[in-house]
Amino acid sequence: MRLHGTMKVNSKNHLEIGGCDAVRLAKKFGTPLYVIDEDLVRQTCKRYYDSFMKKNNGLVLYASKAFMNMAMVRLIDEEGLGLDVVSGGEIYTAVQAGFPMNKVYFNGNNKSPEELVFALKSGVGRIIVDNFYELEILNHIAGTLGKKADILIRITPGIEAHTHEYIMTGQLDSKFGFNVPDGQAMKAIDMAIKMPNLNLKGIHCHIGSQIFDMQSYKHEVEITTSFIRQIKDETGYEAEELDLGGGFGVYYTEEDDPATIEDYADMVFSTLNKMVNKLDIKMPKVIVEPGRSIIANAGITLYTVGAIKEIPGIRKYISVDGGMTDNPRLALYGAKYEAVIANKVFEKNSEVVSIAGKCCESGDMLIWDICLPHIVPGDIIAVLSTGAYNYSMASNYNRLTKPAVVLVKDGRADIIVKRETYEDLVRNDVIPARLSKNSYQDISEDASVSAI
Ligand SMILES: Cc1ncc(COP(=O)(O)O)c(C=O)c1O
Ligand SMILES: N[C@@H](CCCC[NH3+])C(=O)O
Repeated sequence: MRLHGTMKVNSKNHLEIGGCDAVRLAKKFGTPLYVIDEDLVRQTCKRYYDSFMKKNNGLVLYASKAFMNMAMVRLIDEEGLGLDVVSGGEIYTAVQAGFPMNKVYFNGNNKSPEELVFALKSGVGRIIVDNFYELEILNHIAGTLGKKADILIRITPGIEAHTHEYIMTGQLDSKFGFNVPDGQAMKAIDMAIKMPNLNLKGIHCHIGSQIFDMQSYKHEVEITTSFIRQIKDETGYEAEELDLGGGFGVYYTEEDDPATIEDYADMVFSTLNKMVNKLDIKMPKVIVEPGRSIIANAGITLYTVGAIKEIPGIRKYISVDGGMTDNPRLALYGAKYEAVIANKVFEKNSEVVSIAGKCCESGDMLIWDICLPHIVPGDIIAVLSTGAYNYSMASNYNRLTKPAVVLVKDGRADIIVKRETYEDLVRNDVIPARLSKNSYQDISEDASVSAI
């Protein structure tokens, strides 16, 4: 088990994060509760900034899909990174948080015309064009708005990165991007160059998520630079920017052995230098889009233990007050997590238990078979490394309310997203007049009138 960032165990044997006692956080803000360690987010951003931007003149875009809200956007801005967004909602959040929109890159395989208009009007830096339909409508929309859109073309190189098949994106059979081997990518480049309202800045590629093997990135740089050379040969156009996407893997459990951010940068830039010389092309500006690796380890989720069910000789289920609604990753990918009992971290481990959520769903599990100290109702369980793709993928299944998010630093805890209330759950519900409580009576009255 690994405690990340500012996490430690205090003299009461309680988990502490950002100088705050996790048990007190649970009491004060209620559970389930997402807690984010500000120092660790900032440190990680700084490591990305130093190794990709300061040292190598690149650009780091935080992939906001991993965890986004206005406070997070402010942090990313303060740390000097840009943003990768994938929807009108993410663009809106960036605008509302006052983010410099020229450092926002817009990805996605099915951007709507409305989203493209919104993106252009809000001044996003680049639109990463994913398919022929988008190429056509974007050219048209930009023309109508009297703008020239700066774009990258997303290519699919045909790399099978070793990760869960649902989060693999570089293979040919993917919904994303223009395939290189069958000539679609070259055709898209050729069209983009000729379109009057588009300004082609370079190419984009993303091979998947939770990637540990740095050879995958080496391979990605080799393939994309070779393609840049091929574009130069066939069209005379030379790409200025090379966006390598995100995907850098993180530690969740002892099964994960990530490289360092610095190793990642070294692999990218050493391969790039070699390829640029070998292929005789201009050094492109490198862009990367890390999401998970910036936020995953900085987040934990606190839960209160409720019902406990022991099936002798089979399993002991510990049910908590959240589950797949705040963390769907086990249900989706079989993801594995570590956890501690926040109110007795270093008590002796004494039993193997499985931590279950409270949804009406057998697959609603957070952790299968983890060895922990003896647990009783009321204990606070902290699931670790839940910063990425938990809050951002949360749902209201079973009409559970989404937890609050607090940002902790130096003993201070600030709410950055309020806990949803029952009122929030019905806020957008509409009861049509014919279903209103009085409507049955109204109709029967009408009926009696017509019967007379
Ligand atoms: C285009 C693109 N960029 C960046 C990311 C961020 O990936 P990760 O959170 O694994 O760094 C993703 C997600 O896989 C993505 O699809
Ligand atoms: N949401 C996924 C990763 C997909 C990343 C977005 N392209 C996860 O939790 O691992």
